[in-house]
Formats: sequence, C-alpha cells, structure tokens
Amino acid sequence: MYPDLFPVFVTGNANKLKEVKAILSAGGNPIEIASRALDIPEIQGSTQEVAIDKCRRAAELLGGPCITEDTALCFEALKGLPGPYIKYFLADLGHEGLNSLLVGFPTKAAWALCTFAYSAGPGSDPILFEGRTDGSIVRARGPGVFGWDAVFEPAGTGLTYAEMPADQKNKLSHRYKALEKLREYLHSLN
Ligand SMILES: O=P(O)(O)OP(=O)(O)OP(=O)(O)OC[C@H]1O[C@@H](n2cnc3c(O)ncnc32)[C@H](O)[C@@H]1O
Ligand SMILES: [Mg+2]
Repeated sequence: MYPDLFPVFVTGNANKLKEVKAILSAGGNPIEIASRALDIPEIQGSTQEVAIDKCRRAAELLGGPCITEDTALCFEALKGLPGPYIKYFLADLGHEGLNSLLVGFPTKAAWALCTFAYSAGPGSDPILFEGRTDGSIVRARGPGVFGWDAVFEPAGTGLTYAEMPADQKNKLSHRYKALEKLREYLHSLN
C-alpha cells in the first residue's frame, strides 16, 4: 500500500519522520514516505484545535492532500499542561526543568499524546487520529537524542523511551497507536 497511499507527511522534525518510517516498515519492507520539512505556524488551543489548524495550513501550502502530526506531553498534576506547548517548555526548561515543574505535587503521572491529521486537500476538513501512552515523568535516563524521551517512562516498562531499543518504543508509543488508526483509515479509502 505504501508509499502510494500515504499522503505527503509535512513535518520539520527529522526524528518524527524516522519513527513514522520505522513503524510503517515494521512488517519488514522498508518504505519511502514523501515528506516536506515546512515550518508551519501553530496556533494556541486544545491539541485538536492545534492539529486541525496546522493540517489545514499545510494542505493549502502544498495545494494537495497531506498529513501532519502534533505531539503533546501532558502532566496529570497540571491538568494536562504543558500539552501541545511541550516544545517550548522543553526548549526553555530542559529535562531538569520539566521535573522541577512537578516538585511538590504528589503525582508524576503523565501521558504522551500523538495526533495525526489528514487533509484530502485545500478546503477539506482535516480528520484526526489520536494515540495515547500513559506513564510518568522521571529524572532523565538514556540518550538525549529525541525531545523529552529521556524523562518519560511508559507505565509498566521500567525504562524511559530513551532507554528502549527503537523497536520497543515503536510498538507501544503514542505515535505507533495513532499511526495504526491512520493506517486503517487510509486502507479503508481504497
Ligand atoms: O514540524 P512539526 O511536526 O510540528 O515538528 P515539531 O518538532 O514542531 O513537533 P511538535 O510541534 O509536535 O512539538 C512536539 C515536541 O515534542 C517533541 N517530541 C515529539 N515526539 C516525541 C517523542 O516521541 N519523544 C520525545 N519527544 C518528542 C518534539 O521534539 C517537540 O519538541
Ligand atoms: Mg511543531
């Protein structure tokens, strides 16, 4: 089915693209996905509002069908914040600062939320596919290669995302779960 059925994936994040390729290739066949590294302005709002708006802008810029993806990291003690704003919190506070945000709160519970958005083209309403993985915020462990991977420990694994081999993360991650739903939807179109 891929890459023909997979619309252009618009993302400025090389690590996301790498994981998407790895997840879609998990059956054994490496696949190429068309991608565009456009930096699309992101609005403020709920994860859904942010995702819909970004996908709409991407479809307009491309003049055709596309997929975008938004990742949120939500702290239970903070009622879901930083959520879609995690990129800016991480950039300014770092791993330690993310831990400090939770000092004094009884729960370090958190969830990673991935939202893929698909638009059939300019003017077409984006459709969302969400995947969530629950876990907790811990002191950084493992290589600091991808975003907040080193401070997020999915429940029941004893490992942070950063400590896991890629294929372990890619079988339980927020991104994997959302991508399964998107994959099913794209199949159903044909
Ligand atoms: O162009 P886009 O696709 O928007 O790429 P981005 O890097 O701006 O991504 P987001 O707006 O979704 O912001 C999510 C932030 O979370 C980080 N991130 C995303 N997925 C992650 C994952 O699986 N593990 C760790 N960090 C992740 C990412 O590096 C950003 O700092
Ligand atoms: Mg972004």
